[in-house]
Amino acid sequence: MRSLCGKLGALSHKINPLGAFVHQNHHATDTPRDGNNDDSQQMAPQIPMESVPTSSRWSFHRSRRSGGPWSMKQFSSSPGELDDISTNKSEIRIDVKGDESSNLLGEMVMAGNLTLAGKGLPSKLVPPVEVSAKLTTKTFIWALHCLSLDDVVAVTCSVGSQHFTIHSYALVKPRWIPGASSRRCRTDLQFRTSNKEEALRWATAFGEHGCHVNALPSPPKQHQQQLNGSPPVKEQVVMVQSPVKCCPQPVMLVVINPLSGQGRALKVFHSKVQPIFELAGIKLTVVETTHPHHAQTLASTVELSKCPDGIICVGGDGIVNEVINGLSSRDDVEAACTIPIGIIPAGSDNSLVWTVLGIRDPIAAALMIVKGGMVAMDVFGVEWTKTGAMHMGLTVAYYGFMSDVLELSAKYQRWCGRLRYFVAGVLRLLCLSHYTCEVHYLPALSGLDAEHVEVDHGIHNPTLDPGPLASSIDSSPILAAPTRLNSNSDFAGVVNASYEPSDYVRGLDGKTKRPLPRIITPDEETVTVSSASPSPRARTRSKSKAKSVGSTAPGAWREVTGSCLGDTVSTTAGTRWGPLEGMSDVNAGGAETDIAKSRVHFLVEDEKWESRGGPFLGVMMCNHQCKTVQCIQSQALAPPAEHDDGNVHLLLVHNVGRLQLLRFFLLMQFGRHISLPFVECIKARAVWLNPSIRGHQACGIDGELLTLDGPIMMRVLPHQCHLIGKRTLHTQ
Ligand SMILES: Nc1ncnc2c1ncn2[C@@H]1O[C@H](COP(=O)(O)OP(=O)(O)OP(=O)(O)O)[C@@H](O)[C@H]1O
Repeated sequence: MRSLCGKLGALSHKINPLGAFVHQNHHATDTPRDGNNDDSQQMAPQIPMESVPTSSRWSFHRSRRSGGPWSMKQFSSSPGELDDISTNKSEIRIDVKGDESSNLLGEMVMAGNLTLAGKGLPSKLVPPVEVSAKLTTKTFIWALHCLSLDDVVAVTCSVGSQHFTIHSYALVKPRWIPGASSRRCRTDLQFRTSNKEEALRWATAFGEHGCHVNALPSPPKQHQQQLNGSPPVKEQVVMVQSPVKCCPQPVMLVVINPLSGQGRALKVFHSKVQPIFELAGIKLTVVETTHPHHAQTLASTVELSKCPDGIICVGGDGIVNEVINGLSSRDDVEAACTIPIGIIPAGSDNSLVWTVLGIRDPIAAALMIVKGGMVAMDVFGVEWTKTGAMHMGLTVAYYGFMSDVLELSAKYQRWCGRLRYFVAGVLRLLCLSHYTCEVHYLPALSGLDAEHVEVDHGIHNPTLDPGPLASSIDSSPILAAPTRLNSNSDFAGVVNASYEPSDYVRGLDGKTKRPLPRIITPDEETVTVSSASPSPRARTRSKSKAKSVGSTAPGAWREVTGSCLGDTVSTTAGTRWGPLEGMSDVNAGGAETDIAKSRVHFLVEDEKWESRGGPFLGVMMCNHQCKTVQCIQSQALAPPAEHDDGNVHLLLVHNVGRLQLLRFFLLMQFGRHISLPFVECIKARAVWLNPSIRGHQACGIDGELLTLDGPIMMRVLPHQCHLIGKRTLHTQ
């Protein structure tokens, strides 16, 4: 039995020991190493399926010496997963942990006897032996092994054959490398059934529980003839109607940035990812980008019917950003936003998929895409208020030290490769400068306010129900840019009349002026096939439509004069960092004339814009926690941020010296930097940033460097995008 336990531990499949102990057919499942043929040594404990606990933490005991009956004992109620299998001299103990609501095994689907055949067998089980097997809604249990259905990509069976093969990618811990982390390896297990109908029944049962079924025609003639000893003849392709019910093949577009991750994206895709997609029967159109913004152009012009089930981005955060921007710039943006985005992390940094889905391994990401599921994700828009230009992002927008480093790193791309960010960071740190800008933000609604908005407008909280519902921010009073507060000449180049955010930023439908729905339910019939070129939608709408005035209903725009200024902008007097220089003068009426002249439209609601004045070292607007793949797990730029709450987290790093900045980066590794006295982390609905005209004129969005020309307005957009996959713990 010790050898059995040893084998279980070594295989490190997601073994559920319950699987080993719920045999209803008591077949000998292994040959004991010590040659002891005593039944009690060979057979698993005979505990009926119904009596197996599905909650809490249990241990299974029996005396090693006497080989007496097995007993179950609950010894802890701490939640968790299946943990360890341990033995000692006198007893065998297997710990099973599960929270109160978990159902470890799932419901029984099918059971029977199978004979292991073919490759992938543990050497001890050759020659083939008959084992009892069970399929539940969550696992496939055979002999002493348990395979999670989440790890099974597909099942292959041949019509008219007694065999079927399970293709899985379970986590395996390298046996001989202590401390090595588990990785996913492909295992193909072939089973023989007692007759061909049963083989089809097994395959169908797998197919009905999320595994793709590859139903092949009857065994290839070549193979049969080889078995018979006759010379092989040219293989004939025989098309047969599959008797196994299969889901329709998903159709997806794959966009690969061949330069991502120092050129490893192509290799990653072809060697690790493509075989999984092929096993899962996904129809792929693969495009390699040839130049920057190729992915954006592709996403803005592709016929949606060519990728109704998703666009898979192979690369870093940059390629995902391009695809989102491409989709958002289409004329049929509503249909385009329903196309889910899959991500295969193969770039130098994949913060988005790591933070939101907990995945950094390309194989795990491919499995997640194959298995499906969706995570709704906020998209933010950054609008250049002077020109109306718009750029979307999913991760972070930043100004200051980080954008300066990004800009400088381009110079070292050729010489330093992946180290260029580090080199540029060190150089910038040595000649540290500060960045002067105004920052205004609209604080997030407090819980009560948010509830009030939801009740008023009948809109659900997306974090509670990420279905096709609108979020609180859609229904919240529509945002207006703050007026120019500072008459300081640094900011004199700002054009007041362009302060209005576009309809798109405000979450309005361009025609009806009503809030857009946040999530659009996919509806294949409404998908329009388009070959249109990128449309300047967001850029043009802002100017032409923003002047619509009149309604006093909540969320409507109303023209106001400068006299309202005091009501709409609150100062930061009394806060840690104090108000902007000159703000008190402005509020006293210094800039009122300008504002009245500029005829700025903004909302008279209870919108309380708050302000912070520079100089700063950095201003970062994070859409999610922004974890970095290369760093330790606790590292996150904005630890309290959520990816789907309709808010961003504004991180302000005030002007301090080099040592303090180093301290900031050091503490960031442990997620403790936001407690530093020179750091502010604010949950906001919108952020307006106006750089000094003599200051740094660049900002970064998801790793892409963009030139600033006047103020920018950032806010979460009314529609979310959908990432393919389900959230997991950070274990891969
Ligand atoms: N074929 C190409 N040639 C040059 N640049 C490209 C190409 N395809 C995409 N790009 C650009 O490369 C940028 C970075 O891509 P991505 O984020 O996928 O990779 P990465 O390895 O994480 O990148 P980096 O480390 O350079 O930020 C994208 O913003 C895109 O504009």
